[in-house]
Amino acid sequence: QSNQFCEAGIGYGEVGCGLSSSTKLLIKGGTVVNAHHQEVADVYVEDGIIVAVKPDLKVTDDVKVIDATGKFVMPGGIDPHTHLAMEFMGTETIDDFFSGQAAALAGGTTMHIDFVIPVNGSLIAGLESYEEKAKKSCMDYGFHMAITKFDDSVSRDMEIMVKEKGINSFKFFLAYKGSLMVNDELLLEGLKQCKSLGALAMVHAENGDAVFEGQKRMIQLGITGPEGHALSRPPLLEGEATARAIRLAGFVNTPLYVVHVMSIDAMEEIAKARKSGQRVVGEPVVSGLVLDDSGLWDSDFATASKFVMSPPIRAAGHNKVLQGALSNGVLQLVGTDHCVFNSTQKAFGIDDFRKIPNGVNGIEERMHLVWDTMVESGQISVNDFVRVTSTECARIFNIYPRKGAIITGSDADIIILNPNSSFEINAQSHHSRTDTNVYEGRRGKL
Ligand SMILES: NC(=O)NCCC(=O)O
Ligand SMILES: [Zn+2]
Repeated sequence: QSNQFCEAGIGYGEVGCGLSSSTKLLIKGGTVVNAHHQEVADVYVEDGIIVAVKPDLKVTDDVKVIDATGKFVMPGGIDPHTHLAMEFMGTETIDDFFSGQAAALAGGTTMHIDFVIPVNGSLIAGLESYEEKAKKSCMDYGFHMAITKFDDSVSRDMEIMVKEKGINSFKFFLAYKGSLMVNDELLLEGLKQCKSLGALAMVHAENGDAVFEGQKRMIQLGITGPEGHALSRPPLLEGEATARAIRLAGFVNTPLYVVHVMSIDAMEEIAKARKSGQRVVGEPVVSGLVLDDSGLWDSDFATASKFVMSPPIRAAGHNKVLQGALSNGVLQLVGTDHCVFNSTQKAFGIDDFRKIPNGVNGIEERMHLVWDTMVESGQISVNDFVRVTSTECARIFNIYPRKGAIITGSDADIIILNPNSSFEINAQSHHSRTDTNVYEGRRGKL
């Protein structure tokens, strides 16, 4: 039974929102791809669940058939790193759980994992707030939890998150001094608690004290524009924090996930640790893989400020090396850090780069850009594409998307099926509310 909120995608997961209606679907004759294998086969889907994958399946007349001959049939993308409806730097991201997810679906991503930010340090209050925000959802999502302070109550809340709320990953910000940052003592406590709960510790790896110093230096030199953002937090500070977090995780003997690896410096620390046998996961994001810092140096503030994110988009060369690290397995999966502010919000920092809200878009473009940059260039196979955009994320975070969301695509065509809701969308739709798109004109061929 349809209702207007279901049509708009709002109320996803609630009774009566498309989940109960019975649908039978056959995706016929495509090349079905997973992370290990590909073969020409039919995919039979009932009520959004994949029931059979076999060549030449025979079905009854009530089954809707989609001809996928000459196309790939792949799992929907999973974005491991997003910030929808996030309150940050005195404002809130303009993509919420509806507009951000609609944009994701348009680009072939059918699940994402967002970061709950605690309210006054309380994980429970933070989760309640994000559960409220997520009521607008139109696709699968999950949560990581940020840890912004540490005491007995946070420690207890972490246990509740793991044992009762299904949250098994906790992020520690080593940057953003004075707001989200934790010091080494708190990081160590958090790592110990992650170990005892069997949860995965994640880090935003930049040395926040040194960044603070770098920012002061820039302002003293009279550098107030967006280029000051990159100059104040060089790769060196990302490398240092990555190395420190890796060593502390090694000291506690717990696995570590490094989010948005943006520099050669950070990547090399991860490579070294992995070579020595330490369990470290490295996540590049599309901005770091395909962009360079030239936009930050544009003389037009509105253009340059679009590219402000942390860690910064690095000078040309880092991107190519990160692509290589993704293709040889030193880095394992691709996120976006989708964290969108519009031009009015970016203008808060017109006189001082420290006030430009940090973040760029990507949730809609990720699949296309990874395809174009990595598959079309021959750096990774189609199976690797599935692994780095979808299944590796599911494996690391123990995710079971509720329903079998699928995309089918070829060079010229993409069909996105979101059997979870009655909300219909296709690759021509653009729903991100951004007017600060850093990938303008780079829609890709997938
Ligand atoms: N990355 C960024 O610039 N904004 C989002 C917050 C974070 O992940 O650091
Ligand atoms: Zn982030």
